[in-house]
Amino acid sequence: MTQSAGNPRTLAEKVWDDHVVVPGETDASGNTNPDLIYIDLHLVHEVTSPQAFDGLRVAGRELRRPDLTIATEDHNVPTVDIFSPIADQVSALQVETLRRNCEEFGVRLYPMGDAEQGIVHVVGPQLGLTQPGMTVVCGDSHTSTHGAFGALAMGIGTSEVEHVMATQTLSLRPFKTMAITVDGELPDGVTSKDLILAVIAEIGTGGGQGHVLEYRGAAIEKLSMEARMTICNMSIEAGARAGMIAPDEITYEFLKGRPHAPQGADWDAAVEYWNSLRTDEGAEFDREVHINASELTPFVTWGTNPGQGLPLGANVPDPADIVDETESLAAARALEYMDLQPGMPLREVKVDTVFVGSCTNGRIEDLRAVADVLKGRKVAEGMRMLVVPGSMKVRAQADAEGLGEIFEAAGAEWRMAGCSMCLGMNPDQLSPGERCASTSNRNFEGRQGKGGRTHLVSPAVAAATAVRGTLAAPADLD
Ligand SMILES: CC(C)[C@H](C(=O)O)[C@@H](O)C(=O)O
Ligand code: SF4
Repeated sequence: MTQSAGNPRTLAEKVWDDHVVVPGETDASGNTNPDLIYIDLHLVHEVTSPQAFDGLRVAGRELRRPDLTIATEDHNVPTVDIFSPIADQVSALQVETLRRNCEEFGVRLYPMGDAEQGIVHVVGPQLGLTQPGMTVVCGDSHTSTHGAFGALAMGIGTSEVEHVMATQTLSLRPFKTMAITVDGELPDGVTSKDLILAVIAEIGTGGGQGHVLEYRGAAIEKLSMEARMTICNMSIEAGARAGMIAPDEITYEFLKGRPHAPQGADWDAAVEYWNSLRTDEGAEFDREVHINASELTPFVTWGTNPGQGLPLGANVPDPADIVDETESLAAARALEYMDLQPGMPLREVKVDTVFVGSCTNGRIEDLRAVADVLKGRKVAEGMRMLVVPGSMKVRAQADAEGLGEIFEAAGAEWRMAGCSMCLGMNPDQLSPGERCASTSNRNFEGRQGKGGRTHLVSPAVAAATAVRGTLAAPADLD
């Protein structure tokens, strides 16, 4: 990936080049060692940090840059009764351990009950910590979310977490680059969630492997930061190392005035640098994909990986019609787990639970989209609907806008911030056989609770589904 400055470079290459501390040397047999890359921001949560802190302790090391490290509690936290002790022993220990470690190593932590607490990928951007041109890491795959700001943001493993804690650097091999150009305009009622589900269905869950994806084109340039984050968030579900979008006025508008955003002359200098973070004319990507946004419709998944998705207007596919044998077998297995019959219209699939939330779609704009649909309506008889803000700040803003009242009046549960039903690490879980329309990012077997069945959808589709009781878009409601 490393190209000398002067040659046309992609956005990812520019950010990479600006962070090389020691370039990887090529040895006598032609093997190139990884580059040593500087890390600007390290985000931490309770699940993947305990062993890393232990490692530091055992080695007698301190945290190299506590000021560039920030922690929040998200995966194991309950979203009701947050001021009572956590009932689940494993979760309680996990959260308690994070608190002790942050205290010992001097890491800023946003614990449950704090006004800034929330899902790590919602908190970083909200505080203005995530900025264009940065390298951002976290022991969490959905770190790709931060790429929406033109940052190179990657999920890392626990041993790498320890390495970053100790040195503020990472040894990395350059990635390949892929451009996903989205031309045209998203039709009304079609959102960035539908777009990214369509992209993953197109390139497959392994399609992005080894690549940094750069989303560009007219449809991307129009999107809000929330919508861009949804797209970059799910890059990982296409197997990519990261997703990125070049920063522009929309990015600066979002960042300006946030607690950690540069101010005054520093802001002007930052914007000048950020403006250089665009892929140069003539820069080459290893792969290019083109999507026409105007042709998209609301998208839902029918299977057990995020690539098994179709337009809402389609029917459940017949594995017999899938030519690729591995894919056909995977589809048959998925349909069995999901308890779906080939040929059945997706709009007729009956849903028990609707989950709105997660680092994919738990931001203010997502909640506004849900409230737009729920206003003056009720969720279907017997339907359970959870609306979980991505952070306490999002919750406060939603309440200030009257959205919380709309959710509750419709019969939904309006919760505190956390990962919640995105994954079964806290009390918000599906029961075996329960079927959920979820705004999260993974529909793996058991992801939301053992035996639970997940359909990935946009916030608008989630809300319409809650009202109608079957998979639906707002346009399907009276
Ligand atoms: C628990 C964590 C390591 C995991 C991840 O890396 O993504 C989680 O956030 C997820 O979404 O599955
Ligand atoms: S909300 Fe879901 S995807 Fe995001 S960090 Fe939490 S568990 Fe992972």
